[in-house]
Amino acid sequence: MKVVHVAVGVIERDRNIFITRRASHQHQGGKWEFPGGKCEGAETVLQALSRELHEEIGIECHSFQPLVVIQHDYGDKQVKLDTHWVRDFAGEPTGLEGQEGRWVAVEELSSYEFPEANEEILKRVVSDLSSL
Ligand SMILES: Nc1nc2c([nH]c(=O)n2[C@@H]2O[C@H](COP(=O)(O)OP(=O)(O)OP(=O)(O)O)[C@@H](O)[C@H]2O)c(=O)[nH]1
Ligand SMILES: [Mg+2]
Repeated sequence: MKVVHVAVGVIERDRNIFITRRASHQHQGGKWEFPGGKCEGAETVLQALSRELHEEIGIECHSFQPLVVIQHDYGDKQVKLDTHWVRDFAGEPTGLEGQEGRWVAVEELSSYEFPEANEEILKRVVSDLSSL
């Protein structure tokens, strides 16, 4: 099966993370996620991430820091989540495609349901932020 390369942004401000909810008709629908999407054509991961965050939540990113790369097999779909911290951006994140979005304190993230592949990302987010 082809691996879908996905650019994912963990948007952080003062130990709060901006998350959005996947529409019910989408893969892993109804679950919360970090904004992002598939890399298209010859795009680099960071080009895809800038584009997706602009399209989905209306922010302009100035820089990124690598967080973690996760490869996961959902059975019906294989994904590679290339995850970056997004801390340096302009604009206020808002769900522009009708999706619900909210800022969540890092301590509260575990009470939200995310896709299975996110488990490892969530661990890294919590541990990186607790060492700050
Ligand atoms: N953006 C995002 N995608 C994730 C996360 N976790 C995770 O497993 N994925 C998976 O990564 C894939 C790509 O997401 P996407 O937002 O580009 O794609 P999509 O399924 O909405 O497709 P579409 O753009 O064709 O409607 C989906 O299969 C999604 O389930 C996450 O935290 N953020
Ligand atoms: Mg998306």
